[in-house]
Order: sequence, then C-alpha cells, then structure tokens
Amino acid sequence: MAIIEVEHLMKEFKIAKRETGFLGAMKGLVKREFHTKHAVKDISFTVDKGEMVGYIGPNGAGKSTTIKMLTGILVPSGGTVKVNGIVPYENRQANAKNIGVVFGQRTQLWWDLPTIESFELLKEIYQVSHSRYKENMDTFTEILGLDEFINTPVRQLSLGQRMRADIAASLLHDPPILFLDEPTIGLDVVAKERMRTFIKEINKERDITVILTTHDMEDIEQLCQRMVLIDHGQKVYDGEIAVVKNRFGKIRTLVVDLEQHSTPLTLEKAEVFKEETGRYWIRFNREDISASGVITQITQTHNIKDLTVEEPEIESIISRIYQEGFDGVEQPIPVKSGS
Ligand SMILES: Nc1ncnc2c1ncn2[C@@H]1O[C@H](COP(=O)(O)OP(=O)(O)OP(=O)(O)O)[C@@H](O)[C@H]1O
Repeated sequence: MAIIEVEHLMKEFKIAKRETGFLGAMKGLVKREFHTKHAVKDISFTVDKGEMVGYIGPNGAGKSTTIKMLTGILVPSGGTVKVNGIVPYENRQANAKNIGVVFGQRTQLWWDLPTIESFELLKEIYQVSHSRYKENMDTFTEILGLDEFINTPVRQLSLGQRMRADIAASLLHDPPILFLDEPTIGLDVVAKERMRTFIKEINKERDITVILTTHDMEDIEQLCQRMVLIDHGQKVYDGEIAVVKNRFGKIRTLVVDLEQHSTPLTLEKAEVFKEETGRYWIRFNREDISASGVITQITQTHNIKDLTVEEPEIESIISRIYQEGFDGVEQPIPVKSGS
C-alpha cells in the first residue's frame, strides 16, 4: 500500500533578474523582471509502507525541493503530493505528526539546551504520552547510547553524538515516515556504521518508511533496495539498487603519483584515462581485478610515490548512465542550460 504518492510534481521558483549598475538598479525599482527556475519539473513515484528508498541525484537536482513539498514547507507549482493520505501543504500540522525529519547539516534541536530538555520539549509539542516517551527514550538510549551526553548542551556535542540525538528526537512521536537528509555526512567510519545499523533496525522493527537523501554510495548500498534517481528536476531511474550497482558501481578509480620514468605505463584489465604531470588516473572493474592487482602491475615498471582508490561518486554513476543508458532507465529529456 502506498504511503507516499507523488504525481507529476512540479516546482518553479521565480527569480528576480538583476541588472548591474545604477541604471539597472533604478530600472529594477520600477519594473522587476523575473526568470523561472524549474527546480522540479515532472516527478512521479509512490512509496509503499515500510520501504526504504534512496532519493538520489547530483547537487541541484531537486531533491531538497521535493522533500520540502513532502514535508509541507513548499507548495507545489503543479502536480499532486500525498503523504499518509494528507496533502502536506494544506495541513502541515497533521503532516508533521506523520513524519520525522533529520538533516545531517543542521540540527532540529535547541542549541543551548541540555539534550534531554530538547527531548522533553518535543514530547510536549507532539503530545507524546508519558509512558510512550519513556519507552522510546529507553529503547533509543540503549541502542544509541544517549546517556553518554544526555545532559550536555547540544552545542557541545560531537557531530556523531548530535546525529544520534537528532535521529532519536525525530522518532519520539512515532512517525510512520522518516526523511533523512545526508544522515551520515561528516561522520567517521564507526559513527556512520552505528547510524546505519540504527536506521536498518527502526525500519525493520517499527516498519517505518524511510526516504533517504545522500551522496554516500555506501549509505545507499547498505540501506536501500530501491532508488529513485533524479537529475535536473526529472526522474532518471526508479528501481532496484542492485541493477545500478551491478552495472555502474563496480568501477573504481586508482590515482597514483609516479616517479619520472621513460617506460610508458601499460596495464592489463585497467585503463589510464587521465594523466597530468606524473599523476595517473586509472579505471578498473573490481570484478576483473583488485586494486592491489593493478598496483602490483604498476610497481613492476614504476615507483609509486602516493596512491588513493576512489569509490564511484553518485555524480559519476549518473554521468555514466547518461553516456551509456541501460534498460529500465527512463531517458531524461536534455535540459537547456540556464533553465
Ligand atoms: N528558494 C529557491 N529559490 C530559487 N531557486 C531555488 C530555491 N531552492 C532551490 N532552488 C534551485 O532549484 C534547484 C534544485 O535545488 P535543490 O536544493 O532541490 O537541489 P538538491 O538536489 O537538493 O541539491 P543538493 O544535493 O545540493 O542539496 C537548484 O538549482 C537550486 O538552486
């Protein structure tokens, strides 16, 4: 059963054109000219109860604008949106009861208050019963170790602690839907793992529907079975992650700095695709060869000064989808620049 229904959703922003100089400013006072930014052009999808969906796209694709329409912050310019049967912008308060929201980049908590006081305020705002509040706090404290910092003001928390506090806070009122916007951004490996484990657990135990926005491929791979990929305000792909991962996620890039050598770099099962003053970018498929396999080949003829292995970024996966296309992808309509 669909808990989120989005149909032909659109959002345009009117942006005032600026003219330079004094005359331009004077003209602007008399008659303002606008141009239209199509942040979301025509997006449709549904999400079933209990699903965990990655809502993915490069910077400026229209992810936040979509999420803002789902949370009721923005009114669509066209199309329809329903969240748990409610039109969010028509009934923001009722919608707020159905959703929890976590932003990796900023906290929803009161900066100067001890963490526990933010929780208590949220309990009042959402009218959570005392017994339910206690049950939730006990569970979250156990899994997320909240007692470590519960009396510390939010401004003094580490990023990892802050994220643990934020996700607990978003779930105090038992929302059936959770929006997570970059929930692991800036966290170290251990803290990321902890966050992901918690997200998996609440999705499984409480059947919470999760919409996850992230640039972290690991987040997507570990948490979601399905992803909705958007670019330039349009849907590019909607389907299983495994398909995208199998097709595009196995490419790794090795960047090596080599000592000067007259022998050219020749490799098997790997390809040099860029070279700049002793630095080489080498692409390989991790199914055909491992990074160490490539490195071994290099060291036979060259001395390595430095190296890094890059995971594929969502941006590079999207650009490969554009270049190569694949079955199941709805080919996006080319977008004119400046639109
Ligand atoms: N209030 C606004 N007024 C004008 N333009 C806006 C506004 N909000 C967003 N935009 C523009 O709409 C487009 C989509 O923005 P949006 O924030 O939804 O992208 P995003 O996919 O969330 O990107 P990111 O990953 O960088 O957060 C961008 O070009 C952005 O500049």
